[in-house]
Amino acid sequence: MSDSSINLDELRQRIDQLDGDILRLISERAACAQKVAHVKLAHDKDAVFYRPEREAQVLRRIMSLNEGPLDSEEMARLFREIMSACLALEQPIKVAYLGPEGTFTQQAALKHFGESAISLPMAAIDEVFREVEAGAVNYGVVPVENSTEGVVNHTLDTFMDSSIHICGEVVLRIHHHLLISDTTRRDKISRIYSHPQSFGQCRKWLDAHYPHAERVPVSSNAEAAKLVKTEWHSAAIAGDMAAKLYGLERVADKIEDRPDNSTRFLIIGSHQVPMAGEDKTSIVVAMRNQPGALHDLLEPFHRHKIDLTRIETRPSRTGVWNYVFFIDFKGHVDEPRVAAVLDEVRLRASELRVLGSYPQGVL
Ligand SMILES: O=C(O)C(=O)C[C@]1(C(=O)O)C=C[C@@H](O)C=C1
Repeated sequence: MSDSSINLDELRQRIDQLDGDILRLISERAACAQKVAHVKLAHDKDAVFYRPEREAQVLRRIMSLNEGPLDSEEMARLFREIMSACLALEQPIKVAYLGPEGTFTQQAALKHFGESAISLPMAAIDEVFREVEAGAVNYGVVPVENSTEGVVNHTLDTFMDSSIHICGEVVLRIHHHLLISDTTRRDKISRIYSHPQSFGQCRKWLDAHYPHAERVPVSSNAEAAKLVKTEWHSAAIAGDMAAKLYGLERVADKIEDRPDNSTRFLIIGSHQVPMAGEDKTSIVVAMRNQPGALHDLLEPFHRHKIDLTRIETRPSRTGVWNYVFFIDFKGHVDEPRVAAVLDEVRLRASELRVLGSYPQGVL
C-alpha cells in the first residue's frame, strides 16, 4: 500500500468519526427544537413556531463564528437546512409562492425557508396574498424589486388592499441561461420565450447573439422552459430550477447583462415579528396633494438619522390616497426613535400603515 492510500484511509476514518459526532449533535439539536415546540405550546395553544428574528440571529452568529475553510455563506446555508429540518419537526411549514414550479420565486422560498418547507405554487401574486390571509398557508413569497428592471408594481399595489404583514426579505442573485431541449436544432433557433422582466435583464446579450429571433413574452420563466420542450426551433431564458425541472440543456450560461443582477423577495405572513437586531421596516404613506408633501414626509427621517433604503411612488387608487409612497428604512417599530418618527409622519400624512418590521436578509 502506498503512503497516499494509508493517508486516505486514515483521513476517511477521521471523516467517519466526525460524521458520527455531527450526526449526534444534529440529533441533540433537533430534540432541543422539539422541546422548544412544547414550551411554545404550553404558553399559547396558537403558538407561532417559525421565528424569523431568531433564525436571523442564529445565522448571523454562525457567520461571525465561522473561521473557514468553508466560507460563511456556505456554512450559513448548511445551518439554514438544519434549522429548516428542526422547524419541520415542530410544525411542517406551508409556503405559497408565485409559481409555476421552477420560478425564481420558488428558489427564493427554498433559500429562505430551507428544503423542509412545503412550497405551493400560485398562479398570481394576489393569490399568494389570499392564501396567507385565508390561513391556508403559513407564509407567502412574492417578488418586489429587481436591481436591473426595478419594482414589481403588482406586489406593491396588492399591499394597498391587504392587511398582511411583511415578515422577512430574501435577495436572490438572478442568473439567466439560454436553454434548449434535446429536440431543439441549436443552429435554427428562431424564437425565444421568457418573462418580460428577464428579456429586460438580458436585452444586450440577446441583441448581440440573437438579434433576429422572435422574443415571445410569457407569464413566467418556468412556463418558457415548459414550452421549449415541444418546439424544435425555440429556446427559453430561465434559471437553474426551471432547467432542471424540464431537463433542458444550457446553450449559454449567465447571459444577464449585469453580473450583479438580483431580485428582492418579501416573505408575507399574518403576524408581526419582534426585533432581531438588524431590522428593516416597510411602510405605505398617503400624502395630501400639496406642494412640499414629499419633503414633509422625509424630513423627520433625516432629522432622526434613520437610513432610508428605498422609496417608491405609486398612483393612488382612491380619492384619499393622493400620493402613495412605499418606504423602507433601517430599524424596527419597537425602537423608540423609529416610533417617534412614525408619530411625526402620522401627523403629516393622510394615512400611514406599517407593513411590517422584519430582519434584514441574511443569506
Ligand atoms: O428558537 C426557536 O423558537 C425554535 O423554534 C428553534 C429554531 C431552531 O432550529 O433554531 C427552529 C425554528 C424557528 O424558526 C427558530 C429557531
